[in-house]
Amino acid sequence: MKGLILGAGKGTRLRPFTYTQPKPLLPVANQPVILYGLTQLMKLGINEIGIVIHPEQEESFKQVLKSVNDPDLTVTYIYQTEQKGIGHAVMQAKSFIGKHPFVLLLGDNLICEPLLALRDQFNKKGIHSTVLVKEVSHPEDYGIAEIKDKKIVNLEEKPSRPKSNLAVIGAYIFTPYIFKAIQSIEPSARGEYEITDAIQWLIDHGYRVNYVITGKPASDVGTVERWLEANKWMLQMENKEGLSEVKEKAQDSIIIPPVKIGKNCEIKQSVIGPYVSVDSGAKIEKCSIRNSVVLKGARLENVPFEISDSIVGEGASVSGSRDAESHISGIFPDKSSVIIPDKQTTFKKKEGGT
Ligand SMILES: Cc1cn([C@H]2C[C@H](O)[C@@H](COP(=O)(O)OP(=O)(O)OP(=O)(O)O)O2)c(=O)[nH]c1=O
Repeated sequence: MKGLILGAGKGTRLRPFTYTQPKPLLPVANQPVILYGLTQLMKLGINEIGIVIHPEQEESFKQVLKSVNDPDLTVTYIYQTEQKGIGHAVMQAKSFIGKHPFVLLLGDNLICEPLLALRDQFNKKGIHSTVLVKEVSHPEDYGIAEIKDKKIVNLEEKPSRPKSNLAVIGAYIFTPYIFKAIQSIEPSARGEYEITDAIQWLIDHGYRVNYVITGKPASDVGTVERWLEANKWMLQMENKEGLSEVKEKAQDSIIIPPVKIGKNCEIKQSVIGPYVSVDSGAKIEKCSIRNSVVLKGARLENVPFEISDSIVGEGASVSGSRDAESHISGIFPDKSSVIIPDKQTTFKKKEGGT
């Protein structure tokens, strides 16, 4: 069995961060998302892995994948120059896959369900594809599976009237019949070759598709809200780094776990947590921050408000004078420089105004 990870999307909903980094390389709990998927595949014993990327992103991917030291692993980069959908991205890997069955992962997805459950279902007699589904609260945002008599009978991408709340999420196993399916479908109304349409084609043409329902956390990091949410539950789940170890990395500070602090960080006189990941080389001094992602080399100094629900980009600098009791949440782009004004400036009322 081979592995295929898709990483060639545009990531428009995560701009400006995706201007500098492809979405699968953004960190959750200080680790690039793609490495969680890669680890999942390697745990299944898969060591031939293809990654579909835009050619301009190859160096960034290689840089991140350098950290994976497994002599048995071979990674092949496959180009998708136009982002015409997940089905189209899979199609680019046809010659890499050859005659093998393969596990497909969406590179921006974090899935906690071990893929072993998926493979066991796939190994049942006569199965051509296995999908992972999960109950979601906003089915209209997902590809939704309709299930009857333990069989998937219908799949619909972002339905306006969902037939269930079971969303197909970013892990699948296919036989190469999926290429025949993709070649047979038309682009959707949004102009993309949808993987759900290709799976529907399999079902309609007598191929057998089964499924695994996961109750474990799973999400993509496609929006700031989902990125923060994924960071929160990954920190909660990992929470390996003992509190004392984290505290050692911070001087005169209060740490409210779960918190993760990377290498060479400077943390002084601050309140950090809960649910904060601080990536390597960042500096935080005289700040209070919770439920946020702080990327590499970011600096937060003397910020007058509590910072929450924020992403602080790589090398961004946020500072201010320490004189307020409110809070701030937001997006601080990579390398941006933001000075937060003090209380008087922010809340000054216009004299004599209405
Ligand atoms: C649409 C598309 C997605 N993908 C990958 C990228 C992601 O890891 C995964 C899910 O993609 P999406 O989140 O559906 O698309 P996107 O990454 O372009 O983001 P946005 O909608 O915000 O512009 O599939 C491709 O490799 N090629 C494609 O053509």
